[in-house]
Amino acid sequence: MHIAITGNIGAGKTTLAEKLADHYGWEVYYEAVDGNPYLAPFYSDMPKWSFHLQIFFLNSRFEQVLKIINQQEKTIIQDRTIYEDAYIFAQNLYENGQMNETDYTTYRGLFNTIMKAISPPDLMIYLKADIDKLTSQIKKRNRDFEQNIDPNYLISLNKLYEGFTKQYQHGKLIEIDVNNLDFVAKADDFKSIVDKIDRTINLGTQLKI
Ligand SMILES: Nc1ncnc2c1ncn2[C@@H]1O[C@H](COP(=O)(O)OP(=O)(O)OP(=O)(O)O)[C@@H](O)[C@H]1O
Repeated sequence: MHIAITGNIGAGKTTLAEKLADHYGWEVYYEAVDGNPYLAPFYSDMPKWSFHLQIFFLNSRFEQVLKIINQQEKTIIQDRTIYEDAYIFAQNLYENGQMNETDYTTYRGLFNTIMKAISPPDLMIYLKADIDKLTSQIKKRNRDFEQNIDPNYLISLNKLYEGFTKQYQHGKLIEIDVNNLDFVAKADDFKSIVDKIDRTINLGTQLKI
């Protein structure tokens, strides 16, 4: 089975993916951050590196989905989806003039071809968070290249996330408002998420206790 966590930068996807993997005995597929040669340069100069970074992420996410398709016996939880690369990040760069028309058209052509070869996740878990929450979590994890993220970048991404999740029709989607949740420190908050997932995919019998 393919589960995916979706949400803006700093929403808490990686942490939740790890907690859910531990709880259910799932395997996590992480985003390509360490060893990504374009991410730090991208944050310093988006117009220059946007196309390179999008191609890098698209390839890495495509590779993950192919692996997931070929390992049907396992349940894999993926930290961010290929849809977000195209419909949120690349689209935002194009709309804000940080990716030119030619590069965007090439990128979307490749994305559309990839779409023909893959299937959507069985369940998508959307972590919805306000800008204050995102900013405080980005500060807390203290990655050098993320410290100067413009709040307007997060605002534009959040708007696209709202539109994308409202229109999403490829499969099941759970929305979790994480603004007032602390699923790390509060067991009840984590349990409320697990209960939602169990109800949605009816996994009760597969729980690792
Ligand atoms: N397609 C993309 N275009 C631009 N930046 C991207 C893209 N995909 C991922 N990123 C960036 O790569 C980094 C990934 O970091 P990480 O895997 O920790 O996830 P995150 O988005 O910060 O989420 P979380 O805190 O919810 O785990 C972030 O700075 C993220 O915005």
